[in-house]
Amino acid sequence: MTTINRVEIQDIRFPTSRSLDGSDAMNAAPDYSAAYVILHTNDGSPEGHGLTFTIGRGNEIVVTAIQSLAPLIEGRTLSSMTDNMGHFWREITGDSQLRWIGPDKGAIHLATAAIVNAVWDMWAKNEGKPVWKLLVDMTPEQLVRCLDFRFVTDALTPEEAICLLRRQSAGKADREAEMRRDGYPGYTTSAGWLGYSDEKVRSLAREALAEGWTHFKQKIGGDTEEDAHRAALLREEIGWDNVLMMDANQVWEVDETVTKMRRLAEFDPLWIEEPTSPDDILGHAEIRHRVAPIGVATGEHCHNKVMFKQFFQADAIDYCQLDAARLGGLNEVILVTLMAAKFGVPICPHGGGVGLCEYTQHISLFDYIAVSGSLEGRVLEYVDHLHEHFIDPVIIKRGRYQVPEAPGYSIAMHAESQAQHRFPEGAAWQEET
Ligand SMILES: C[C@H](O)[C@@H](O)[C@@H](O)[C@H](O)C(=O)O
Ligand SMILES: [Mg+2]
Repeated sequence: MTTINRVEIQDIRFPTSRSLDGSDAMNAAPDYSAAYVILHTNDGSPEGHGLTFTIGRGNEIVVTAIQSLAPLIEGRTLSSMTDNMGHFWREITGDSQLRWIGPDKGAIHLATAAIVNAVWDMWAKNEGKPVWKLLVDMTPEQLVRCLDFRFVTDALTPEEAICLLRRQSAGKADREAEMRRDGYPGYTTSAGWLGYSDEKVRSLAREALAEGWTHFKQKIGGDTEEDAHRAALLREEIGWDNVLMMDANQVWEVDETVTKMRRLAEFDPLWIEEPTSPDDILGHAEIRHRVAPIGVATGEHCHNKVMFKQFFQADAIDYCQLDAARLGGLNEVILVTLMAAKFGVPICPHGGGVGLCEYTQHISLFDYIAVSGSLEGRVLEYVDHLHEHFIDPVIIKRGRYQVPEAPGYSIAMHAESQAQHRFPEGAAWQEET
């Protein structure tokens, strides 16, 4: 029986702050980082890999949190977790002492995501399928068994989830074939980081346009006239038929958002992302009401299913940007995806980090094929950084994600990349001193 006999944990960091890749109004100089987990097995069957994303300092705290969770899975058989994944998720988030330092938020929940996603990776590899395919091949009952509905049954019951999934059963094969043929539509954030010069933004936008991208996101939230200048420049490059999104990364007050978005409305943004505190559900609802028809998007800092439930119940968002590793791994992501479908909110998962695009392609494919059956309002974020470190990196053609076919969750990094970026001893960090 396949058993996890060792949990290996690494602190991996990439010095992206040197080029200001990933920079925004709140996070001025991130070093894209991963608390990285490898679940080793006793019998030569595939390892499970998982990571959670941070932006540098503090990654060591998440590593320590994973160390604290590791005894909950060390020595366990794979089937003891996958036979009832919903129960397993309750166990890993429900340790009676560890729970106090969450629950379901902060470093302990980020750590949960790394472990839970590693279990999914291992399960999918053992089944010989990519994670999205493992999910779409499940019956509605099997899928619902992977979920823990605690605290959300006022918004979605297991029975309703089964009905939602059954509704899409008939068209699954066609949508799967369509995705294999056409890929899943994406948008790029790579031209719009706040720390880039005008020239760099222009040339990256031009390149992205030539590659076939039609949706572009820019960072805003500094000086508003600067934001307007950058937006004008991007509109000059991409024209008015392509789509522009704006991301303020939490820097504004509620009223301030309204004033600033009225100023920036002339650039016709599809959405304003993270305008204010990620925890301010009613604030987002207020903003949404006052900045329409500009949409409101958030989710990369929304840490659990209860918060998403309330965002949906309060009609506070137009786009759900769930994060594959901010939520407690795939089980919670699936539950949020189902709630989003019930409330009619499209999911546009968050990709701005290391490995996040590798994860989210599986989620959006699953959403389209098995849950929502719709591409309306849905675009999957892409950032053009660090993919070369992954064994099965995302493949993009003409602005569309190509369907991943390799077994697993696409998140395993090359051993060489791990070694070079291990913090602080890896070669990538030696130039610092
Ligand atoms: C610090 C990060 O790069 C963020 O700026 C990034 O995740 C961003 O919010 C995004 O939407 O991709
Ligand atoms: Mg963002």
